[in-house]
Amino acid sequence: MDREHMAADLAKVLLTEEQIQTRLGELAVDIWRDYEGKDLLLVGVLKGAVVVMADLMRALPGTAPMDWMAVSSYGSGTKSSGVVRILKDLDVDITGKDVLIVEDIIDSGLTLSWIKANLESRKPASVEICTLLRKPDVVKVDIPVKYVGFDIPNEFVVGYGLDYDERYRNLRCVGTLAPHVYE
Ligand SMILES: O=P(O)(O)OC[C@H]1O[C@H](OP(=O)(O)OP(=O)(O)O)[C@H](O)[C@@H]1O
Ligand SMILES: Nc1nc2[nH]cnc2c(=O)[nH]1
Repeated sequence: MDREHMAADLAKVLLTEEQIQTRLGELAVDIWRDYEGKDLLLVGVLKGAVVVMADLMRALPGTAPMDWMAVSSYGSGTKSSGVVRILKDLDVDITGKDVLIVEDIIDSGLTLSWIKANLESRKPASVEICTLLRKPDVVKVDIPVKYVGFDIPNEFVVGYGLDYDERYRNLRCVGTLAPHVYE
């Protein structure tokens, strides 16, 4: 699918590339200040967080290591299954480290509350969460999120790492899909 068709599949742009980059710059400064003197490790959750990780880490005023986890929490559609399985674990031992989980979106919160508990069991110094997007349903699970880019309405969104059936991840904005895409 070419770019023209991809753009035509969007019903609405919720966040522009510029809005996202500006907000990530602010978060990066906050994170750098809060983790001064700490042993910060950025942990990305594949695959959606690839784009936010790439931009967030480059916006940091300094350098920090990163690692990745892959879990399965969704099928190819738009609904959470609630079942989380580790597909790829971290490469490094996080004992004593200050872990910052980097995510693209928190929707039901099921994925992240599971990952956070799993990482906490490995005796890190701390585990916090940074997400670009947060949806309102997350209030149903008690999961404190230290860094939030944007609170968005309860709609299925794509772009900036987020997919529908593995497509649209490379859109630079975040938007909703037009009804014809689902037909
Ligand atoms: O808060 P929740 O309702 O649990 O949803 C959030 C999760 O869903 C998305 O991942 P997805 O399973 O779509 O995988 P992907 O990152 O590979 O696209 C997103 O990246 C989060 O990990
Ligand atoms: N692509 C995409 N994945 C999600 N996972 C949880 N919520 C969403 C969403 O709105 N869009």
